[in-house]
Amino acid sequence: MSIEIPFTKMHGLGNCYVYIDLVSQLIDIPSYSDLAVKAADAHTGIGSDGLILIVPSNRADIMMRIFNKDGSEGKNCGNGLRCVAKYAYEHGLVNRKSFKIETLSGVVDAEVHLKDGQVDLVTIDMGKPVLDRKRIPMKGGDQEKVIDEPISFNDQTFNITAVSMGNPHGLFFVEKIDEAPIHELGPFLADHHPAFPEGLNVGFIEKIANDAIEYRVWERGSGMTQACGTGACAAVAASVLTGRLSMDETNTVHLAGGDLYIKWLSDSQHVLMTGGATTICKGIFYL
Ligand SMILES: N[C@H](CCC[C@H](N)C(=O)O)C(=O)O
Repeated sequence: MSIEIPFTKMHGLGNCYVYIDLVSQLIDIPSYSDLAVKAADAHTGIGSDGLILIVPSNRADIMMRIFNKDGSEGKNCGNGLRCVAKYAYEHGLVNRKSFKIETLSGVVDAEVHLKDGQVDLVTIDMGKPVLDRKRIPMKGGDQEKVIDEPISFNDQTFNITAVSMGNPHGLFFVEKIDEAPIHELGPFLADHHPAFPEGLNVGFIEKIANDAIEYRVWERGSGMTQACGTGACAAVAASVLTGRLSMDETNTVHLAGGDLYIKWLSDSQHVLMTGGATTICKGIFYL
């Protein structure tokens, strides 16, 4: 007997997930990890970068749990948070335009911006970037922070800057984003590299203006995606740390799927992310 699971498919700049509302409905799902793998399959499932659950929270208005395409659970998801905020407001899970969402890496503040009564853009206060090597986590090396640190791959040396937004990101600066070695370094570092015991989201950055970068990503657990919200925040932090962008500026991050607007505040050290969230479809998944 299959289990009927109502779902909503949503995307943030093309980074799409299957969303299941477990606040409004109780569904006994044997394994969230298995469901993520099944639902993400483009041929036998719905097709997505993974699964996001909206669940009750006793620390915030609601909680977001995110599972990658391979079934691994992530600790944060920027594009997911914007879509969860849109869903929660439009489905009456919250009754205010500003509210709090719990994630496995902490509680964030969300604010929805309306256009014609619908949620158009969403701003998330993503909190403080973590730069301490041990909390990325990254093994090896003796400097507290990982900034432009050489890492070897196939007799070549690349300089990595590591930032956690509650989930681990390794950033590489390139001259031309279209020539970034994403299909080489991505799989090499993302899921099983000994220096990164919790894996790594691998991002590439090309500076295009004093307030704008191009950014592409190979995600831990999902591979190439159209966009990565936590990655875009990490990319701005890495760009500020290496003198390419400035704090307190609204920086535009151009991703394959669209643009995010990201500001790293010097007073609170928090990173604010603003961008779109889109509902694609609703349906019933038979597990
Ligand atoms: N693959 C990530 C989770 C999804 C992050 C991304 N889709 C975003 O929008 O931040 C991880 O395992 O840390």
